[in-house]
Amino acid sequence: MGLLFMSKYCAMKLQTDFVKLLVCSANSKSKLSPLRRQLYSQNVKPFTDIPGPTSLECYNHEQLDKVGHEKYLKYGPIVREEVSPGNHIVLVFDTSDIEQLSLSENAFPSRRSHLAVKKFRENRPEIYNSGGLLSTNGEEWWRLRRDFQKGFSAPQAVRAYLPAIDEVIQEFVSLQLCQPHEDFLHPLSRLSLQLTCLVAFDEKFDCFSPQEMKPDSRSSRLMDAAATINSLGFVYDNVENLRSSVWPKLEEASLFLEGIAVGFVQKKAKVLSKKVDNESGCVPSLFERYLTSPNFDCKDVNGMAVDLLLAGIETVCYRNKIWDTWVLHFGVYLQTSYTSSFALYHLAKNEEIQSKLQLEAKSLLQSSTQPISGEILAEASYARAVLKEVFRMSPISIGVGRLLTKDLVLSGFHVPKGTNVVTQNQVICRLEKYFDRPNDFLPERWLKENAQHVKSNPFLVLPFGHGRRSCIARRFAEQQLLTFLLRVARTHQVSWDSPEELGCISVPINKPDKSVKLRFSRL
Ligand code: HEM
Repeated sequence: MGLLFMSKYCAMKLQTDFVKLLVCSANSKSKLSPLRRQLYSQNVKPFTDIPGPTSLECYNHEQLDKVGHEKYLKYGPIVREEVSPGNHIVLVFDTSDIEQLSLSENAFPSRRSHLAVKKFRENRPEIYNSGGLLSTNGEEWWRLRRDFQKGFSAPQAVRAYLPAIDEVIQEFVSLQLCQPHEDFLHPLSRLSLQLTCLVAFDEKFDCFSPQEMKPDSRSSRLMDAAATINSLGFVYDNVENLRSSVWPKLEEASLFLEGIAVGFVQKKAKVLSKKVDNESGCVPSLFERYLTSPNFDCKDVNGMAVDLLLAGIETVCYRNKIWDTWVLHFGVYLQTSYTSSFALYHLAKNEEIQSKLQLEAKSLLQSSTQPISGEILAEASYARAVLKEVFRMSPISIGVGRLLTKDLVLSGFHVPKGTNVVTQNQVICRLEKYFDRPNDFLPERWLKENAQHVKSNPFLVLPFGHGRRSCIARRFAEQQLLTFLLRVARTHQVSWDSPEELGCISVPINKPDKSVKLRFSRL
């Protein structure tokens, strides 16, 4: 999570630097750099003048969208605040600022996150080369990202997994939707784990077998370990005085998860060492590709294996009350299960829209068992619009966090290099300024041929972040979510089985704020 803080000392120094900058600008106008020229000519206001709470206010940390909206109304489109003593952060609500932030990125966009993961790996140089994708910035991050993303992001590579993903989802729909579930997030989380293991490791983790459903099974313990690392890692990163007390539990959970991930890697390496050139003719798994890549060694692959297990697993039912510091995240532990939950909820609450999706599913899939192909997904324009509207109304992350790699002028204020800036997309996606009827679920607004379509600013809905550092698994996640929506809509009607609305809590990513009470009936 990009918790990118700035110290008081830094803020003071920057103010002094800013004054120096203006003085210098005034003295030698002809030699001004573009930024200085801009500061000088546009009368840019100093960093410390950015409005915001003067001291740490008592906020509801679990409602980042609501408190963000309140700050927007109170202070305007840019807010500077002290999130914990000495730590400052800048929130931006204006699309031109978000655009500028995106355009200003250099080759290595940076975030401050996953300090605990980094420390754990640094202590184990025999297993890892570095902190991995999540916690590393700079050239080392790009060395990993450049080659890892080939398997993850190339459209053909992603498409190759569609038959296997579709098969698992089809089985899930036919076996799980007819059973009563107290909270539908639980089976969705197991589905997420199953799909991650399948794609990444070729492992058929039968997450729904009676054996695996037991609390002490491998999959249950794996999910618990990921929950601990996600939640306590967040505390470790942000609440300094709790670091030593949470470390032992963090270390224990990290060792467990590492044992499984590294076990997968070793098993795969063993099989590969005996295998003659793709003799099975099957699509190689991601880890088959990584292990045979000349650009990685085994320790790089170990790191990626752990990262994927962490990112692919849901933090089931974990609600932590220990945040006593207001913190911001950029969101990495984002799982398709939250988005699936929100999507089903919105469909259940909007029957007309659900019927349209069912019609599309029926017209694309002649029978409920017809395999979903790439062509079918490409034609599923209504399902895509539904998904985009889900991301507008119920994104998993409040926005995108970046450590500025150069000075910027945002909303007329100087924001210096090194500042932690977090965009507030979730908040602005609900503003009338940007969308008609912002609180209504209207997929039609995304359909070009529809009368309700209005071209919107491309920096408003950014569920996977932006630029080089955006979600490495975006295509995988979208493919999985579309397949899931079509499969459910082809055979089932979903309804919401609670008098209450489903909202979100930020822990630190946005998850459903209550049990996901869904009921399914066969069409
Ligand atoms: C609905 C599903 C998902 C959403 C909305 C989502 C969203 C995001 C966002 C917003 C970021 C930060 C981007 C930025 O800073 O610009 C991110 C990063 C990341 N995501 Fe996802 N994600 C999803 C699913 C997944 C899955 C299933 C995996 C892995 C199996 C994954 C792995 C990662 C990784 C490893 C990063 C860090 C990339 C880097 O720093 O280079 N994500 N994701």
